[in-house]
Amino acid sequence: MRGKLIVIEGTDGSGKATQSGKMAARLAAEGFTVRKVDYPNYQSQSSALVKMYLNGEFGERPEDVNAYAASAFYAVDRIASYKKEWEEFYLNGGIVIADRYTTSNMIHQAAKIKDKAEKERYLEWLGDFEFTKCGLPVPDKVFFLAMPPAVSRELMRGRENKAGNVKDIHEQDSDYLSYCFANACDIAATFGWHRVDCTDSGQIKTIEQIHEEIYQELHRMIGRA
Ligand SMILES: Cc1cn([C@H]2C[C@H](O)[C@@H](COP(=O)(O)OP(=O)(O)O)O2)c(=O)[nH]c1=O
Repeated sequence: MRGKLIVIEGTDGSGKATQSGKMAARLAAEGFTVRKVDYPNYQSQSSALVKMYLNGEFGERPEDVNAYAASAFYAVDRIASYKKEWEEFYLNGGIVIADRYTTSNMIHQAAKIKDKAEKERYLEWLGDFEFTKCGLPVPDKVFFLAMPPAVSRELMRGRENKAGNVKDIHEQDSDYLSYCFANACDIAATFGWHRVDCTDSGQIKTIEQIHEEIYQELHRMIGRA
């Protein structure tokens, strides 16, 4: 019996790593068979092209590599990780909590395409490529951590990113973060993601508040262990 794939998604600096780690630990403590994965999978050689892209080796701006090509880099990394690390676990009923997934291409790569019809074509291509053709599982639930760019810029200031402390080409581009956020809000509504507002009247919510909101919604779906 197939398990469940839960994705914690959001723009850079929205708290995905904290929330996905906390959720996986809580579900494990409750007796669920759970595993956390995160993308890009920097520990694996399969992320080589993603690293080259984020280091600016193909161009210093995100748009220097088009949405289709960059998406393929990330998709290849995901396929390698799925096959090696969690396919069997998931097909045998395990719950997988993913910090980013195909949904990150939907946010960060689709943001490069301004024309609405072209963006729709890209999104259709992406779903067909990653899920239908490459066989990656479709998420059962996507939580979108809606952290306004002004707040995430503050949270990211001085913080190390997952790949080391040098800012990658996405993080260096402040306008790109804003496009990604606006795009993510539209996509979350269109694709039925569960939006979790991380601020309330301009004030950032606590890690516990955000965690509890995700936890309650998740329990409605997976029940009790
Ligand atoms: C997983 C994934 C990430 N991305 C982007 C989002 C991020 O801007 C960038 C690096 O991801 P990540 O390492 O999670 O960001 P951080 O630097 O905050 O630790 O890659 C995609 O465009 N597509 C994808 O499929």
